[in-house]
This record gives sequence, structure tokens and C-alpha cells, in this order.
Amino acid sequence: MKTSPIIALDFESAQKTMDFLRAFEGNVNVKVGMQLYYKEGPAMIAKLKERGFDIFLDLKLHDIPNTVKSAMEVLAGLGVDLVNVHAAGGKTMMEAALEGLDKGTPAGMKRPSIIGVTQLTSTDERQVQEEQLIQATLQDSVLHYAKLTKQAGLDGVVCSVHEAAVISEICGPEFLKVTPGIRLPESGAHDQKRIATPEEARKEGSTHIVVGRAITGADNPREAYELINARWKGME
Ligand SMILES: O=c1ccn([C@@H]2O[C@H](COP(=O)(O)O)[C@@H](O)[C@H]2O)c(=O)[nH]1
Repeated sequence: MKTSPIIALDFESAQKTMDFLRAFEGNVNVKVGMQLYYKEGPAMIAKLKERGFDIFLDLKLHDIPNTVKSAMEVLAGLGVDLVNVHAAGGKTMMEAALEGLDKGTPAGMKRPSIIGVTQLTSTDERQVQEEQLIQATLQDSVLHYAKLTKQAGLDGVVCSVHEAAVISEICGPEFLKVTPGIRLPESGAHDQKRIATPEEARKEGSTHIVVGRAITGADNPREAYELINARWKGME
């Protein structure tokens, strides 16, 4: 994927999505999540590909290895650029995901990159310890999942900006650190717990930032995108 911000297309229909994208050229990255994909399916991906967008299909697969492998085999045929699984599904599940992706990628096409979700950016320290009953800090838990993801042969992780630097140290700078939870200083956190600005993401070594509501909820989404892109790339 290009290094420009990945816009989270959390819309309820193809119509609303394409209306929103009218202000954008095909040279931006977009993310299709559960809401849009479950509503519109593969036809939505085809529409976005037609317009030339790079696509992150964010379905966060988490199931037994055989099921994830078969599902990835299907997703590989869609022609998206990036897919993901939950690292909590374990190393064997992630290896199976990669196997399915390799198997399903049509001849002559590049295999989509695949990353593991460590701890959701809506999770905080208390939840890790009290709800997940993990006897470690949130950062150690994220780092553990990052190492597991790397051992399984995946291309990187979803994490927050706050863990990107330490993951780079341990897993290497080229290991993808795709970081949601991006906010401008003036915007609210909503349901996110581990938030950061585009500038912090650049300084901490995120390879990609995912931005939803700070762009889609703005009065002028194109202007918000340009501002975030400039701050992310250090052009402001
Ligand atoms: O840990 C994660 C993994 C995925 N997401 C997704 O990113 C966007 C963020 O949207 P905002 O409106 O910018 O909060 C959303 O689609 C999530 O499903 C995440 O936030 N955290």
C-alpha cells in the first residue's frame, strides 16, 4: 500500500461510500471494515478497485486454522492489498492464514500483505488485566503478539502508535505497523483508548496510519485528509 493515510470507510452502504469518495482521487488508500463488507460484499471491493484505490480489507479473522485458511483463500481472489487476522488466534492459525492466502492468490498477481491485530486500540490497561485476565502489561501483551505474528511469517501488525517504536526495535523497521486511533488535538477520542496524532505516529515509526471519523466526520473531509496527510508526512 502507499504510505498515505488509510481512510476507514465505515459507511452503511455502497451509495454513501461512493458519494463520500467523490471528493477523492484513486491515489488514496481506503479501508473496508465489517460494516461495509457484510452489507455490500465483494461487489464493493470491485467498485473500489475500478476507481484505483489501494484497499485494506479489515475483517480481523479469528477462527480455527482450517476455517481461516479457507477464508483467506477466498479473500486472496478479491485483489485487495492488505488483509488481517487476530494474533490472539495463535501462531498455527496465522500460519494457516498465510498458507490460504498464498494458495488463493491468482497466478501473476501479488499476494496481499497480511498483518495481525495485537490489542485493539479501544483496549486499555485495565481491560487487558481484568477482562482478558492477562498477567502482563498492555505493552508486553502487544509485543508478545507482534513477536508471534512475525514468527508466523506475517508482514506486520495492527497496534497503537504507542507501541510502534518498540515493535520496530524487536521486529525490524520494515515490519508493518499499521496504527488506527489517530486523532487531531481538537477531535474527541470516541471509543478509542490509545490515541495519537499524525505527527506522533511519524515520530514513533508507524508505517501506516488508519483514520476514520477525523476525516469522514469532518465538515470538509478532503481538507481534513490533506491536513492529516501533511502532518503525517511532516510537511507542515
Ligand atoms: O485496533 C484497531 C483495529 C482496527 N481499527 C479500525 O480502524 C478504524 C478507526 O476508526 P476511527 O473512526 O478513526 O476511530 C475503524 O474502522 C476500526 O474498526 C481500530 O480502530 N483499532
